[in-house]
Amino acid sequence: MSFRIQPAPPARPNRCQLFGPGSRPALFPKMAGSAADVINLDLEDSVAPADKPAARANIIAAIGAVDWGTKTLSVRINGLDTPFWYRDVVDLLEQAGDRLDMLMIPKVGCAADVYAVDALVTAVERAMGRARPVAFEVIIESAAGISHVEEIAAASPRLQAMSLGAADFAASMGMQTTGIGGTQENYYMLREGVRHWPDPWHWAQAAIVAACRTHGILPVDGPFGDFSDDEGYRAQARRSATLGMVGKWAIHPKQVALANEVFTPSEATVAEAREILAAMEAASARGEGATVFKGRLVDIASIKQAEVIVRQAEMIAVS
Ligand SMILES: CC(=O)SCCNC(=O)CCNC(=O)[C@H](O)C(C)(C)COP(=O)(O)OP(=O)(O)OC[C@H]1O[C@@H](n2cnc3c(N)ncnc32)[C@H](O)[C@@H]1OP(=O)(O)O
Ligand SMILES: O=CC(=O)O
Ligand SMILES: [Mg+2]
Repeated sequence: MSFRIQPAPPARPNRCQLFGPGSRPALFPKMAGSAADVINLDLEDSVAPADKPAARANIIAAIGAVDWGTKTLSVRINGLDTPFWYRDVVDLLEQAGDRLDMLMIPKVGCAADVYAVDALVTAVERAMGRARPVAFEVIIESAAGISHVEEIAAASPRLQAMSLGAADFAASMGMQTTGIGGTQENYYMLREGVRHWPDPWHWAQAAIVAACRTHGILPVDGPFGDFSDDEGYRAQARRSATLGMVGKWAIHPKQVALANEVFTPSEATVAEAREILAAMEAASARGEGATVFKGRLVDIASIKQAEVIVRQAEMIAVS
């Protein structure tokens, strides 16, 4: 228990973050025309080292030239362990204009990584007289990142979102898989000869959600590599949503509709949440803190649970 009020996360939809390599500018207008809430133009791992300068130039040109509508526009810079990241930051902030909403910092391992980028961004913004501070999002995708997840979530007032990057995370943890997210064949429990496949990403997701909720940041599930497997994507996304994540990446346009479907509360879910609020209002008028709704207990905590769903639906409806 704490006397501190849990801060609210940014009130913007983040159901789907659609990625595209900065080296494929022909994709940018298609990304802008998609139904994703967030666009991530990539300078990092989908761009070959030799293509980094050209990708940077493509992205800088497209930020002003493409009509991104009301989408949140983010650029994934290179990691702090590369020679590319400072040039990404300086060129983007000096040349890209105010339409750029966010920088995504990959492979964050500790709060000081975020501090370092913040210091550079702050200096360039001051020099340029940028009116609107650029926001940050980070990827937790290493053993160090998950070990320091809470201090990372508290690292900067610019921080709005945090994603789990299953591919690099698996590599950093030494996990015996080449799959990006989803069920892992060898991660099973055996009971009376029958296999059951638990979720190997669950613990990291839960740690991210807790860190994010403590500090008012949006927790997001990262990539699902097998874009031919819609049901696998849905299953992973539903688990993430149930754990408290607000959205998931799309690494192919066909995943956008799946993410939007899962992370938009259904009409039935919203209707039931409103019924619970009404039942609790009636209970409160009777001077009761707890009552029975459809044969089960609801109490004052149920109001908060129902409000999560109603707020989410209302925020999506006005976006
Ligand atoms: C582990 C990580 O770090 S994940 C994040 C970094 N990775 C990325 O950013 C990868 C993003 N995705 C991609 O680069 C591509 O989608 C790939 C390489 C997976 C597949 O590309 P393609 O072979 O061109 O896909 P495909 O032929 O199925 O494309 C179908 C249509 O969608 C378009 N398309 C493909 N990818 C994207 C995208 N990311 N955004 C928007 N449109 C896209 C294609 O141009 C094509 O359009 P068309 O029908 O008008 O011709
Ligand atoms: O960057 C994302 C990942 O899964 O790695
Ligand atoms: Mg990665």
